[in-house]
Amino acid sequence: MDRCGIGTPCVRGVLEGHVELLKKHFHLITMKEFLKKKERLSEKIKSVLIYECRPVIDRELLQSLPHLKVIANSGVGVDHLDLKLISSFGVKVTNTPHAVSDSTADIGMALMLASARRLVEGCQIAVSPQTEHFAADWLGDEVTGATLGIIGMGSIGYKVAKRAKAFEMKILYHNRNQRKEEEEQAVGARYCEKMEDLLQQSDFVILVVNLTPQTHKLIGKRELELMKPTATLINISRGAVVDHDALVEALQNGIIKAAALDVTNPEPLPRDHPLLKLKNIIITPHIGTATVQATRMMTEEAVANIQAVLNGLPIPSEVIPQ
Ligand SMILES: O=CC(=O)O
Repeated sequence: MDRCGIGTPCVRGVLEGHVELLKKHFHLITMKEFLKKKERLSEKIKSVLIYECRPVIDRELLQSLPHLKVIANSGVGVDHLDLKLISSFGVKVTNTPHAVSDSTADIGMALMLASARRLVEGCQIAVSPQTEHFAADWLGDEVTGATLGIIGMGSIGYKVAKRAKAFEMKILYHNRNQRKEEEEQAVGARYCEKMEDLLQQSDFVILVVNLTPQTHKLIGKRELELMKPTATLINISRGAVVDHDALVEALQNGIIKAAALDVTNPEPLPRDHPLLKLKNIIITPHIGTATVQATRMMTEEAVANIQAVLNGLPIPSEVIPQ
């Protein structure tokens, strides 16, 4: 077993049991320790493991770690990392796509169902002092038979599609580059070459794309206006994929019916943000991967990635800069 220095820039996201797991494989140095004894520890660190608290990996940090070989991101999205800069230091980046797909797809379904069946309002009514209420005043919608449009049929998108199939939904999907014929057939999904077609036909639109310069504000005023006034937008990707000003306007003016977001830009939203004042929205605090199982698997997947890099073996999940 390779013993190496591992800096965890932020130990806040590391769960108790995971520290033990990491210590089995590595000599573990937390960011706090690193910052205290930078001079002495710099030479030792070969890998950095990032938990989800979005630390800054900048030129200064990279320059201070001359033996760094790998930055292992615990999670799939790497939009917080400057891949080109890191790669210019000869350092590899890895992520954990397998660990996160089920839990993130579950959150997508949970948000869709909660929004369709007005679950949050229902909970508030159930615990309110007013005990008399009429279901007829807050009818929801069934997802059975409704059309779900998936933007981004990667591994999480496909897991969403499998779940939607079990809910007897019609499934459309759009990918910018790659049609996924095998997945299409497995879940009975229809490919929309143009995202516009998907937006016009879907009752629920779910965003499952990576955040890149191409997907920044992918959903803005024009796209929201293409959606049905009865449709719901669900975002489990990154907040910046949606233009928040346009979304506020669309929700206020009935351009779309509702939104359900696990991600916002920024996170958390300032407490006076107009999205927080709307009734036709559900927001959760980026909990797509927040399960006991997913976090454990993320640590295991990250450990496997680090060991592969340090031992010169094929890397299970390397992120290549585009
Ligand atoms: O947001 C979660 C992830 O990137 O895995």
